[in-house]
Amino acid sequence: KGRGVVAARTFNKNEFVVEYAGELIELSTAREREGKYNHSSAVGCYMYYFKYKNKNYCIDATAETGRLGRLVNHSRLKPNCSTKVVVVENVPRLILVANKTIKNNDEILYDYGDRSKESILAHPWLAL
Ligand SMILES: C[S@@+](CC[C@H](N)C(=O)[O-])C[C@H]1O[C@@H](n2cnc3c(N)ncnc32)[C@H](O)[C@@H]1O
Repeated sequence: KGRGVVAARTFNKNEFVVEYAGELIELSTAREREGKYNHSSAVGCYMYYFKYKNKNYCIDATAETGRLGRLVNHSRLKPNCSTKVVVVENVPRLILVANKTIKNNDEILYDYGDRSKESILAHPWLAL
């Protein structure tokens, strides 16, 4: 999995955990960048796609910024966080919220939500 993020304290259900911080871009820009990034399993993917007010957006967190949200790994079967869109000064932002009690030292995990056959073939861990 490479790097990951571990809780340094307990989080209660529904508590804010971390922001998936990065650059907010439109879908067309995201598609262009995806082509350029050529994701290898060594580099990994830091693009998160979501919909807000019927429009598709992407947060591109590829840049090594030191923000922790971009380092949170995926779990489809046992996630302890869910994604939530919050709006700050009219700009949609993505946060991770605890979907159960998270104990100190638990790894923070959320479901990347990618169910496409092609993605799962290329990255079998998306099914786990
Ligand atoms: C958003 S980054 C997460 C941080 C990443 N582990 C790192 O070291 O920078 C997403 C990448 O982490 C890896 N990853 C995330 N969840 C994983 C999992 N459950 N099993 C294996 N690799 C995983 C994949 O390489 C994926 O493209």
